[in-house]
Amino acid sequence: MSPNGARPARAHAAVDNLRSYLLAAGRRAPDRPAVVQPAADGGIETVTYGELERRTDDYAARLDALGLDVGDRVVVESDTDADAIAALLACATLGLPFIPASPETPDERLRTIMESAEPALHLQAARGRRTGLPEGVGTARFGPDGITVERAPAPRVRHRRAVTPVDTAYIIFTSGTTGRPKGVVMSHRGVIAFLRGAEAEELITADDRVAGTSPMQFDFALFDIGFALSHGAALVPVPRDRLNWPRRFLAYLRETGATQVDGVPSIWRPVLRHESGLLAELGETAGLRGILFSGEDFPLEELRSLQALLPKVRVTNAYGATETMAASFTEVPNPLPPDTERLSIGRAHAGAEMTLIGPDGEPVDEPGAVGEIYLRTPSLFSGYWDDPEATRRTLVPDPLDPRSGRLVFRSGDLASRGADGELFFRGRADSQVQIRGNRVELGEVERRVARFPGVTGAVAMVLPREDGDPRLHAFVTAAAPGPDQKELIAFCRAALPGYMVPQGLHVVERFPLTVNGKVDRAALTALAAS
Ligand SMILES: Nc1ncnc2c1ncn2[C@@H]1O[C@H](COS(=O)(=O)NC(=O)C[C@H](N)c2cccc(Br)c2)[C@@H](O)[C@H]1O
Repeated sequence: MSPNGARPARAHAAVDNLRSYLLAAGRRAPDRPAVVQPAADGGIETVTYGELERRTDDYAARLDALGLDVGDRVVVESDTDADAIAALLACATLGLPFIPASPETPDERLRTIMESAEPALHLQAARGRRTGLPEGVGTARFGPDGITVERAPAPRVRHRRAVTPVDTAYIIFTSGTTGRPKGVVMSHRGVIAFLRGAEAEELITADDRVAGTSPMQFDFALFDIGFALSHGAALVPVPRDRLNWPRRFLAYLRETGATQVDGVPSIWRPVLRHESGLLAELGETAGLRGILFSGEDFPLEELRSLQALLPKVRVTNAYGATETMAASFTEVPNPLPPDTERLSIGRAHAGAEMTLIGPDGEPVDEPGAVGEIYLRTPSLFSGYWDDPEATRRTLVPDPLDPRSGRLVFRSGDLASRGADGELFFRGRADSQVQIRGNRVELGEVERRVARFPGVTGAVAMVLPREDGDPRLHAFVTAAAPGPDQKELIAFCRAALPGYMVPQGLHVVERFPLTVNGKVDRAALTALAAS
């Protein structure tokens, strides 16, 4: 028994707790599939909602015996599968904020995160390979036959009894533009508020099978888990060794009966380049119904190719930041009108609202005018872990109602409004760059460069120089033999103002990606300097 003699009450089923919310749909139908995943024998296995709940309770009982207190952090390091989900839900049951990590997380980065978050326990899959964990942290492994503790966490006093909706469900450490990773602290109430908003969009039903392709340290993976389970649908986590080979990726989608595929735009690049025929076939003969993407703009040329191959598949543009999980779901017209310059990010999901605010702090309402997105939503994060300064800069008084005490999320994203009020993403506020005193919208440069014959992708960046003005660089991927640089520059000059014509041009085999699958602009900067 813990020193104060009382065990913490488990999360009360009647109030918002991530565990009870995500298992509720399955309660009514415990034999329905919750997770579809590779089986040990190389086939495919299905874990039902009933089995998932039993595994969750088994893990929760083992974790509870360690005497941790509500609020003590647990790093959960794994690829996404039924056991990993049970580990996350076990933490939620006991009010232990989980910090998701994936085997790809570099040692140094995990160490930085653990120094900041000071978790009580590092919990990894039975076959996880992480070693050399810091001394003061307990270590354990989860698997089909429960949790085995290698090093018990230090004993502590349990001050708390109940787990409340405002307690922390998870902390996601994002790389952030500066070096120090920021811990986005998300409450049970915040996540559930967002998932309720997503449900109101009626994107999927309980009969869907949602393929998730993001690593666990990306909240997109947590969204996929929450999105599928809150609908009583099945989650189909795509293992990395299937995702990285187009032919195996498509075969896995067919084999598992995936009806929906979620992921960042880059997951489709290799498929479009090498297996477009198989992809068309999947759209025709398998049950694929929807694609949802998030994380960054989907390059328009690639999106058009994807839509041409999958004319019957609905494409949803999901926009938003980890600090509010997301903000909007917008169906992309199929086909995309030929004169489309930017993708709409629509309106905020039910229960939230995006307002555009100008540099003067005043609302920007006229169509076409650019402003910064401020988001009013119940799914606000609690703040950045141990960083009240950064929190104050991001959770700000509502500019439309500053005396109300209500806080809104300052997104750092720019957008403009269309004729009937829908928003169009216009890039990051901090990446609005000046070239010779003129504001350059990098997306506009990228769209022009990507239209040059043979160019298959373009990324534009302004790079500082020691001795002189910053320069505009364009990085392109192209079908062999690659574009004639002088012709490409002339092609840009014919349509863009002089200051938006790239001054540096770099042809790359493929774009470097971050661990979350976004274009790694820092890596491109290094490449330009080399
Ligand atoms: N659809 C877009 N078009 C364009 N630019 C986008 C889009 N979605 C983001 N971004 C950019 O990425 C930033 C945010 O990055 S983030 O915090 O890592 N979060 C993410 O990427 C993913 C996001 N949490 C998420 C996770 C799960 C489900 C959904 Br639904 C959304 C935004 O501020 C935007 O700048």
